[in-house]
Amino acid sequence: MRVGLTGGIASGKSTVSEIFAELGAVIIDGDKLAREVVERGTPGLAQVVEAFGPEILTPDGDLDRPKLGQVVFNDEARRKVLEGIVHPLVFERYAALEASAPTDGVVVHDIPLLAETGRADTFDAVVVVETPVEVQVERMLRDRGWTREDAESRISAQATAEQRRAIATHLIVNDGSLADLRARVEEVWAELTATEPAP
Ligand SMILES: CC(C)(COP(=O)(O)OP(=O)(O)OC[C@H]1O[C@@H](n2cnc3c(N)ncnc32)[C@H](O)[C@@H]1O)[C@@H](O)C(=O)NCCC(=O)NCCS
Ligand SMILES: Nc1ncnc2c1ncn2[C@@H]1O[C@H](COP(=O)(O)OP(=O)(O)OP(=O)(O)O)[C@@H](O)[C@H]1O
Repeated sequence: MRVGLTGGIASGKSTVSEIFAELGAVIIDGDKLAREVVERGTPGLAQVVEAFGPEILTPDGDLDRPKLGQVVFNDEARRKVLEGIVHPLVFERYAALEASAPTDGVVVHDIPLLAETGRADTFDAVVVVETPVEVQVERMLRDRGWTREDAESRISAQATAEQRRAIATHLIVNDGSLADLRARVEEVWAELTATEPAP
């Protein structure tokens, strides 16, 4: 079974993924793939440098992610250019990983931009994690050291809660404690893995 997992930035996707993994799912992490395809020495990084200039590199030759983030989350046209480079490379990696994933059991694809990229209907189920925007912002200020402006510009580059709900087969509202979240993830897991009733 292929499950798409999505939600806004800092909504709790990685936490939900970890719980699904404990319950027995195989996880494919979209953000991790998006980082791997632009690591130092990759053709992906060469394309990003061609589009954004060598000033987008650190002195060590790595992608300067905070700097590129400042550019693309304040300029939609440039964000589209970056996505045009990174997303096809990520989809290639997904396909390769999926080809080697087990054919039985549950594979959870953690895809931050699933609602934005329009691929939701390729999954057997879509789990959406939803958290109040103010909680997302507070987490970004706390965990990433960003300004409120940085946090809000990242959120405004993303789908709205309504757009995500429209693709959800299972909704996880993450507005309580971690124990509440775990209980809800376990409920969703039970629904995902329930055996079909006999015809
Ligand atoms: C601009 C970059 C270098 C900034 O890196 P940074 O380390 O600050 O962020 P990171 O990659 O860890 O992403 C954190 C979160 O930001 C959000 N985000 C990232 N890219 C995008 C985007 N293009 N549109 C909207 N939100 C995004 C997602 O919620 C993601 O989980 C990076 O986000 C990037 O390469 N983005 C383009 C690739 C992409 O779309 N990735 C999303 C998953 S496929
Ligand atoms: N219900 C909760 N109660 C308290 N803290 C929570 C809860 N859910 C998530 N968190 C915390 O919020 C932070 C963000 O969660 P997590 O990393 O799972 O989100 P994410 O959607 O994967 O984030 P990102 O988009 O940055 O990858 C983490 O520190 C996590 O421990």
